Amino acid sequence: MAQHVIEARNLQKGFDNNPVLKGVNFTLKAGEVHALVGQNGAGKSTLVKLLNGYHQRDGGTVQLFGEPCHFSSPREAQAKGIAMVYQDLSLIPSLSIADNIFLTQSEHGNPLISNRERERQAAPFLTALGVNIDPRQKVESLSVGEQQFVEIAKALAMKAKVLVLDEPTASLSNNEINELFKVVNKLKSQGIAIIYITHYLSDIMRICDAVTVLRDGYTVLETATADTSIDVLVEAMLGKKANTQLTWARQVAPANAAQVPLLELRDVSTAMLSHVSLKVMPGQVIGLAGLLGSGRTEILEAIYGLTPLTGGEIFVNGKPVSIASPRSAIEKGINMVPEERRSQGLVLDFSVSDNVLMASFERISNSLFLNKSKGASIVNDTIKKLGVKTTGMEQSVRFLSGGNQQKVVIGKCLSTDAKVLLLDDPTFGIDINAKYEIMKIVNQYVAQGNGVIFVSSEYAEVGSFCDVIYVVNKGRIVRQFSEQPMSEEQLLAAVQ
Ligand SMILES: Nc1ncnc2c1ncn2[C@@H]1O[C@H](COP(=O)(O)OP(=O)(O)OP(=O)(O)O)[C@@H](O)[C@H]1O
Repeated sequence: MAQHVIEARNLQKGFDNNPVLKGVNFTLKAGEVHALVGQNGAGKSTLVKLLNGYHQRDGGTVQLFGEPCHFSSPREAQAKGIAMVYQDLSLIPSLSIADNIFLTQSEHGNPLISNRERERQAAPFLTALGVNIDPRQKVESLSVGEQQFVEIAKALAMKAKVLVLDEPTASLSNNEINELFKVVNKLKSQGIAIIYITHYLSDIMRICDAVTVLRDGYTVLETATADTSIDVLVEAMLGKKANTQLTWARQVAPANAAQVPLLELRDVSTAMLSHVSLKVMPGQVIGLAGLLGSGRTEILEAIYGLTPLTGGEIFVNGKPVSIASPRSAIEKGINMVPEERRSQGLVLDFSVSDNVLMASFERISNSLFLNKSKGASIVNDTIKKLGVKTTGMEQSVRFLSGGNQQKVVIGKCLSTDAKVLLLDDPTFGIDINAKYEIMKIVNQYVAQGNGVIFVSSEYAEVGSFCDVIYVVNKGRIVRQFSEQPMSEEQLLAAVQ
């Protein structure tokens, strides 16, 4: 039998007496791309953090190339060839690619080498990935996708035999995703094994050889991708048959010209935007479609008072308004779920409860006193409706899994009295079940006469879910569609 790269048996790990992994098995073979899936909070990150020495296991065994192993730090694991490519990239933007590739190695006492020599030595690692970037370039001039390639090259320079890619396609354009998949195939052909964490099940069918599904602390399915299907994976993740639709056709809300728009932009310009006009009518979900960097997020930021207008006007309920800050936007009934949820949407050291209630303080405060039971019922409702996996409403959000943090940000916005919600990629990093719940809640929200502007990098979502879609390109609105639904292919063609 071929020797396995990693063979983990009956792994256990808990935090503060709260078991997360109760009996997890995981086998990784050489040259294999192995997907790790499970609902938000299932323990995917915890498992890889046990394998790379970031956390210490409470029980179970791990063998690396047939040898029992126990790493007490990521550095130790790295020395044995296990490298993580994190979602939050760990490169130093002001340094060159070559400097970044060898950064951790010089810390290990390698003889100092000249810049030119370092650039010469870096080049083959980039070439091995088949990417055409100059090692002299500064990392800050690279796209997110290119930065990820530098992270991978850095791991190769450290002689990685196992790479962990955590949500690698998040924030990548379609072209970059294709490039990434080519790189993954190259790595595979060089015998490198890859652990691939993602919520995009169709990516798994496309790029992974095997899948392990975690649920309730256990491995519930280990299979070759060729022997399974998306439906089977979803059922294993949820423990039940579920609605696995990837589109959300809704009842179209016909625009009623007699109604006053909840929000209107007329000829709005900023440093990044040029003459943007759009309307949000009561009951409507407005979609913004465009390639990465097209200006979709900038439109939301201009509305939310994060960037000053250099021209044009914003109207709320038909009246011109000036929105100079998020606070002023919230006062006018506009709230936003930002794309960068950890840094912009949450106070990490505050509890789930404080984070959810932060934006609705006035609604639940009764003169000088906070109405505690009203607050608790809003928080409980949010936890239940969105399925936030937490030990309780007092748990600090820092210790929630990435997807559950996102749910708290969404819960916080939905619990306010906002009439218009700006949702910037709200379903990114969210498991398929929670996605469905979020779409349902947004539906209910607009059915009450509210409005939503929705940005998503998944064209199938925008195409099927929105009443009106504006296509954004280079900071301008270039097209508008009101026929519903639009297919992913139609929308993709429109944004090019
Ligand atoms: N340092 C910690 N302290 C306390 N609890 C933690 C800690 N790290 C993780 N947890 C808990 O362990 C559980 C699993 O989290 P983990 O991040 O491994 O999930 P995940 O499957 O990666 O989720 P996601 O898909 O949302 O990224 C969560 O309930 C989380 O709150």
